[in-house]
Amino acid sequence: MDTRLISQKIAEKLLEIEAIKLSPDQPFRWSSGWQSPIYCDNRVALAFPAVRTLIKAALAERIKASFPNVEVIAGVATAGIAQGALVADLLGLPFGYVRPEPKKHGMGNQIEGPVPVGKNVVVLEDLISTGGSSLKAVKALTDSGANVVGAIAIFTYGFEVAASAFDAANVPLEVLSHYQTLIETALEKSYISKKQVELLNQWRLSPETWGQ
Ligand SMILES: O=P(O)(O)OC[C@H]1O[C@H](OP(=O)(O)OP(=O)(O)O)[C@H](O)[C@@H]1O
Ligand SMILES: O=C(O)c1cc(=O)[nH]c(=O)[nH]1
Repeated sequence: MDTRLISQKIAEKLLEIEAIKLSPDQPFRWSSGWQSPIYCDNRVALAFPAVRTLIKAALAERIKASFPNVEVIAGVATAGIAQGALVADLLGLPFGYVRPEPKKHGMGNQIEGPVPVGKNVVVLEDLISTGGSSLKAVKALTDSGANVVGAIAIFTYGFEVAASAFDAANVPLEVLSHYQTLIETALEKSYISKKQVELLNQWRLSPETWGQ
C-alpha cells in the first residue's frame, strides 16, 4: 500500500475506534506542557486486533523499506513499548525500551534490555508532537553507544518544531499517518464539523500558547 493510502487508512481506523478525542472546553495537557483541544490516543489501538495488526504490519514494512540495516527495535516508554514489541516480533529482531529517565530502584536502568552497543537501532514511538520524548530516547541510546539509524511513529502532528529537532539531531523520521490527513478524513466522514475544523486551525496557529 502506498504511503498516502496508509496515512488515510490509519486515520480512518483511529477515528473509527475513537482514539481521537476533541475537547476544546477542557483542553488536554500534553507531555510537552502544551494545552490542546485534540488528543490522539494510539494506545486504544491495542484493544482492536485488526487495527493493531494493520499498524504493526505498516510499521514493519516501512522499517524494512527505510531502515534496511536495522538490527534492534527500541520502543519509547510507555506507549511505544507494546507497539514496538509487536513490530520487533514480526521482524524477528531484538527489542528493548527506553524510559524517560533512569529507574529509581532495581537496576536503575533507563534502557531496558541489553544495551545495543554498536548496533543499528530504530526508535519506535507511538506519536510525535514536539518530538521531545523520542529524541530523549535517541540521546540515551546514542550516549550508551548505540547507532540510531532512524525513528518511526504511527502518527505526527507535523509541527515544524519536531521536524527541526529531528533534523538537528540528524535522525531520519518516518511516520505512518499525519494530522492533516486525519482532519481531512474526519471532516469527509463527518466525525467533525467545519466549525470544529476552524477551531483546530486556530489552535494550530500557535499551539504552544493556545489555551493559556
Ligand atoms: O513528541 P512529544 O512532545 O514528546 O509528545 C509525544 C509523547 O507524548 C506521549 O507520551 P506520554 O508522555 O503521554 O507518556 P506515555 O507514553 O507513558 O503515555 C506520546 O506517547 C509520546 O511519547
Ligand atoms: O503530546 C502529547 O503528550 C500527546 C498528544 C496526543 O495527541 N496524544 C498523546 O498520546 N500524547
